[in-house]
Amino acid sequence: MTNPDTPRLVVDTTPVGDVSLLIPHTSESEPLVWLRKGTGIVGIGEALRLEFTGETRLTDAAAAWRSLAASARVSDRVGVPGTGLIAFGAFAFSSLSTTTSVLIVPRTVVGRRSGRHWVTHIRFEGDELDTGRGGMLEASEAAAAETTPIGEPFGVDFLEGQESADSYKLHVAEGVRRIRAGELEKVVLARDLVGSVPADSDVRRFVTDLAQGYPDCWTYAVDGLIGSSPETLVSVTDGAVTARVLAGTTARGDGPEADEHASVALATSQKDNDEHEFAVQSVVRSLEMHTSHLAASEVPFTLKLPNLWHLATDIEGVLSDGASSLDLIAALHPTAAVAGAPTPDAIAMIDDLEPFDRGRYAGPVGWVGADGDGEWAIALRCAQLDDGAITAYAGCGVVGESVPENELMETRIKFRPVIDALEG
Ligand SMILES: C=C(O[C@@H]1C=C(C(=O)O)C=C[C@H]1O)C(=O)O
Repeated sequence: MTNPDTPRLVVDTTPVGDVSLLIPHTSESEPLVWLRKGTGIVGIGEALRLEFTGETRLTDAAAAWRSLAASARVSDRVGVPGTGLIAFGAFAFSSLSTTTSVLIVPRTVVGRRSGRHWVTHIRFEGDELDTGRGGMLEASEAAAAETTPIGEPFGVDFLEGQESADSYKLHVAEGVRRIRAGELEKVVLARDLVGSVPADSDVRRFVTDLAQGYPDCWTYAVDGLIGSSPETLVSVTDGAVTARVLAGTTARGDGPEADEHASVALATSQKDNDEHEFAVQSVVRSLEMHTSHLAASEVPFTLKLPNLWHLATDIEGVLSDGASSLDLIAALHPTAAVAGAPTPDAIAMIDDLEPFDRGRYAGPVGWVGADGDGEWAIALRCAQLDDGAITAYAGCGVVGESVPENELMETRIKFRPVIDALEG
């Protein structure tokens, strides 16, 4: 049903010539980016921003989007995922967070996928779009041609944030104690690093370095939340639902033999397989009620990233109830990969032991289209930029056999994408 108060958006997607470099199209200070392996979308400007808070932030977003999309007038001459009306989104991890969750509808989207390139213009009904004498095609080609060169690299000196390394180890030890005492099975504990970004930095430089360093990850920038995540929370494309669960981590080995050894040790570690299984089960349970033919591989595989190995499981299913990707992230978040198990006990323990608000770290980040399809990652390996301040986050799954020093080391490896891009 369409709410009469919902503004009506008018959307036009036009095919354009090659736009192989996407990031130079977006804003230097407020980039909107969703990119993997050179495929993706960037946004320019803000036609509409919807904000949500509290317990119902995800379900409220799903309802608001359904209503907005139902009233939109969309002309889409390309018709691949990411064309037509879209919003970029980033959601707070906790219902208690003071950070707002957002859906941002850009004024212009430039995208490429499967050899198709396009520009989408989004405006309110009644607002004029300057299409020049050549009409929409000319306006779109002009938008596709409009780029600014990426600025120089900038450095950030990171310092310990609200959770120091020593305090992190104490909290991990406390988590282990409570798990061994039978209070819960797994908890994911994180720590933070803080710094400042020099004035007038071209934030796109950070995004570009992440995308180049981690081409197999989702590189994202939404409302100052910037990172490169290997973990697909959920993607929905024409009824096909996929997720990639990661939990269980080890550093890459020095040299091929040590690296192979690290991967085999991870694949056969009981501790890591236990930690992983909680995460897989939580995703399967959440997706079961929305899908048919849901299948997860029997045994996890090892996923190689430039900085580490993860235990990974891919899950696939067929959407059975018309849920949108926002409905699915509402059902999935938070998975045991970033909260723990059982979920309510893990969340209570995070609230108790972590001395900071996670903001949008470990929350869903991605995009949604008018039909509800979309791609969402878990916001990991990221930093939040806020008026020159920057906070980076990394965490680890803690189980009964976890060793605090090892978990601290693991957070250091997980900080690498952000630190390498911004230091030196
Ligand atoms: C919590 C993070 O990562 C999560 C925890 C993992 C683990 O404990 O092994 C692995 C991947 C992610 O699901 C993070 O990167 O901050």
